[in-house]
Amino acid sequence: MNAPSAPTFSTPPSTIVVDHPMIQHKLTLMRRTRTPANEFRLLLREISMMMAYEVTRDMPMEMIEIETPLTTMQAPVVAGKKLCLVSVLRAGGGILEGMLEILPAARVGHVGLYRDPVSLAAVEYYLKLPRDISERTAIVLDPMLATGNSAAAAVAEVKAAGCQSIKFVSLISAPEGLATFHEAHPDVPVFTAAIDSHLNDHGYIVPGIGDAGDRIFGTK
Ligand SMILES: O=P(O)(O)OC[C@H]1O[C@H](OP(=O)(O)OP(=O)(O)O)[C@H](O)[C@@H]1O
Ligand SMILES: O=c1cc[nH]c(=O)[nH]1
Ligand SMILES: [Mg+2]
Repeated sequence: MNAPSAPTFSTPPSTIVVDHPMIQHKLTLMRRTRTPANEFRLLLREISMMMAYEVTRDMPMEMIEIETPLTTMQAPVVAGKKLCLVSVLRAGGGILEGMLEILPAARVGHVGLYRDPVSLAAVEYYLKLPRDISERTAIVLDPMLATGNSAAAAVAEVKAAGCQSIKFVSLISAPEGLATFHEAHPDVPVFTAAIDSHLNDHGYIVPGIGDAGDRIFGTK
């Protein structure tokens, strides 16, 4: 008898799909064309708060002694490297808001990138990162990972600043973009709420959400 064939996984090993029911429900509401900008922003903020839990799940802990009203005890607190959230302008700002609710002490950096509409290459127009980013874990934020060019360029800037501990958070990713990103940065895990079907001829994620920046800021 033939040995049972090994299961095939379409999700690359360093991609973590955050499939919590509340995230998936809210993402469905975001995808709808009829969802207006104010609801879209609120949903993105709520999803980002939940993704903040997932992306920080492996933070190292240490025990400290504290006093409760009744006794002293050993209690856990977060230890280790501090965080830097890096927002990819413009649309990363939508995730940043929710992440800062959960991680208020994090430092914040910005990378300004736009996609050239013809070549789909990422073009940089702004960069401001905290000076001590090399001593921090960076969480790079952009709701859309389409061709992966913007994500790869943003992470390259964070690495160039000396940071060696990096994670990437997106809302929706395309399989093509994940492959490109993981090839460029095999050491950087991607946390995403969905891996969609494919990119269309204009580099948009299908079924996707449309243009995230335009939907967050109501610019179309
Ligand atoms: O994976 P890619 O093919 O690079 O596409 C993804 C990028 O496209 C969008 O930004 P856009 O360039 O539209 O800029 P915006 O956020 O200012 O709208 C999105 O927010 C990502 O940054
Ligand atoms: O589907 C896509 C692709 C790139 N940028 C977006 O905002 N949406
Ligand atoms: Mg955009």
